[in-house]
Amino acid sequence: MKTIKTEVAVIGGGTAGMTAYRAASSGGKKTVLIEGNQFGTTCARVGCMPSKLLISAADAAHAVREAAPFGVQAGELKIDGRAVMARVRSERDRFVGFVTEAVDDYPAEDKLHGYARFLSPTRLQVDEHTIVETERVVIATGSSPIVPEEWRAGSRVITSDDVFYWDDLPTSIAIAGAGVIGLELGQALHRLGVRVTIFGRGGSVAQLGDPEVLTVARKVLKDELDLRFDTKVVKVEQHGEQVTVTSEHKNGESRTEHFDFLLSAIGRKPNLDQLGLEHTGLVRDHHGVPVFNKYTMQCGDSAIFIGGDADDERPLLPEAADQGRIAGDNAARYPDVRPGLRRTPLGIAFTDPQIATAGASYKELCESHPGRFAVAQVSFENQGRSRVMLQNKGLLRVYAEYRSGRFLGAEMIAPRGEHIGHLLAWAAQAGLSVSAMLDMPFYHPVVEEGVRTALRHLAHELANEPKHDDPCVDCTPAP
Ligand SMILES: Cc1cc2nc3c(=O)[nH]c(=O)nc-3n(C[C@H](O)[C@H](O)[C@H](O)COP(=O)(O)OP(=O)(O)OC[C@H]3O[C@@H](n4cnc5c(N)ncnc54)[C@H](O)[C@@H]3O)c2cc1C
Ligand SMILES: NC(=O)c1ccc[n+]([C@@H]2O[C@H](COP(=O)([O-])OP(=O)(O)OC[C@H]3O[C@@H](n4cnc5c(N)ncnc54)[C@H](O)[C@@H]3O)[C@@H](O)[C@H]2O)c1
Repeated sequence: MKTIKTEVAVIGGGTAGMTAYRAASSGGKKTVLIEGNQFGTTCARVGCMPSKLLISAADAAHAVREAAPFGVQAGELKIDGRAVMARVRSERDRFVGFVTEAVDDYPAEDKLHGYARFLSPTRLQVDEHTIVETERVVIATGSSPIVPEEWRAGSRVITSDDVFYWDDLPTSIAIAGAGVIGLELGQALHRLGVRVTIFGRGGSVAQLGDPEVLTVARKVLKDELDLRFDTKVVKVEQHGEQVTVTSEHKNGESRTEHFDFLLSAIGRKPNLDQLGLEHTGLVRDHHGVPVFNKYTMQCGDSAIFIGGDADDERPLLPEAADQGRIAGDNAARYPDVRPGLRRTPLGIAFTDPQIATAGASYKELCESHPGRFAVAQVSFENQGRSRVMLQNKGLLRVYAEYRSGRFLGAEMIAPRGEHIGHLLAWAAQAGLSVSAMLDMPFYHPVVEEGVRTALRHLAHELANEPKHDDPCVDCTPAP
């Protein structure tokens, strides 16, 4: 076994690990980046990019199918599954290539291949070949899809990782989980002609928490998809080239159906199990994640930092990049750690209509501002531009604080939700009041006019604050 010495060791060479490596190196510290698998990142290889490539193919098919009401006859729709997957894989490989080129530029002595685990807070073992003695560590090990043990019935039970290595589209697929992955992939595959059934254990839809938006989202998605809420997958068996899925609705009704695949999309868990965290002395939460400061990414007051999906705070690409940068920067500065820039939360599910959340969520506000925030909404059913495009489905709900009039957040299922989400997240981060937002320009005819309608209603609601006897601890202090 070889022993090497370094000042900072970064475990995991994905997005968070790469930004941590660059920040720690720029901070003047000798840094080693340890990767157990391939470089290229989850986002580029089996995450954000290939999923959006598949969705873009589905959008093209959908546009052809939906052309007739505009007076456009597109002829018989043919989907060449092999061509769809060939483009997904080749464009994906291009994105992965950009990442690996960046890693190729890192000095060879800064990279170590193998799985790292802690022997002590400052000693790591990498596979069976190297001991790394280090002053500081960044944990950036990412996350993995969850597949319950009882579903592991053979090669026909898959995760999102497998989808992006297909050569052709299957005929049918069952998807467990109506989260972001289940809905993005489920709708895309449905639009590409695959028979898709999505099982939602309860009634949740992607990252939504606002009950009104949830109701509309459930209806809009159910109108298009075979999406079964309150239905659990209770038995999974592989028979030859097919998987047999038995599901049970909460009313007790049970069904057994056959599919080419069952995709487990019931969430992801941080890759921490095999890391030897028990040798670090770190305090961990009930999910086993080290307790960390979300502004410094420091675990307790130790020289160990964490970032990206590994910390399970906001498992999204822009957050992994930010958290990795802060973790690497502070690993270099340790013990003089400083808070880094954490941005206003923004989440976008690339369904159609898109599902977006910006700023504080409805559930968070019910906790932090009970009775202290006003709510208003707009439906996109009769919104001018949305109707012009025949995309007039969805609901936007906006939240603002009584007294200060500060805009707090929004949840939506909406046409062009990715853009509305950005606009509203920027307003929340800038601390704009609703009246300041209404002073901004709105063009015509645009979906943002729907946002203006919601904000006008919100301004009206703000003027009708209910009476309170007790002070609001988390509200903006009066000027
Ligand atoms: C299907 C899908 C679609 C997605 N779409 C989006 C999207 O549209 N927008 C968005 O913002 N986010 C999206 N995400 C989420 C996003 O991809 C992740 O949040 C992000 O990639 C996490 O980056 P990371 O650096 O934490 O992890 P990763 O990129 O997974 O890096 C972790 C690395 O650590 C390595 N590793 C693990 N354990 C060890 C060890 N012990 N020793 C050494 N190396 C180790 C792994 O091999 C891996 O390379 C999507 C995710 C999925 C799965
Ligand atoms: N557009 C994006 O930004 C994007 C896209 C894909 C993935 N991601 C990231 O990847 C993460 C993981 O995605 P995901 O969709 O796997 O997880 P998720 O947490 O978004 O959704 C999982 C869903 O599965 C349900 N579930 C849990 N156990 C179940 C069971 N036994 N049977 C049926 N349903 C069950 C949960 O209630 C939840 O609704 C997301 O949280 C997100 O951070 C982001």
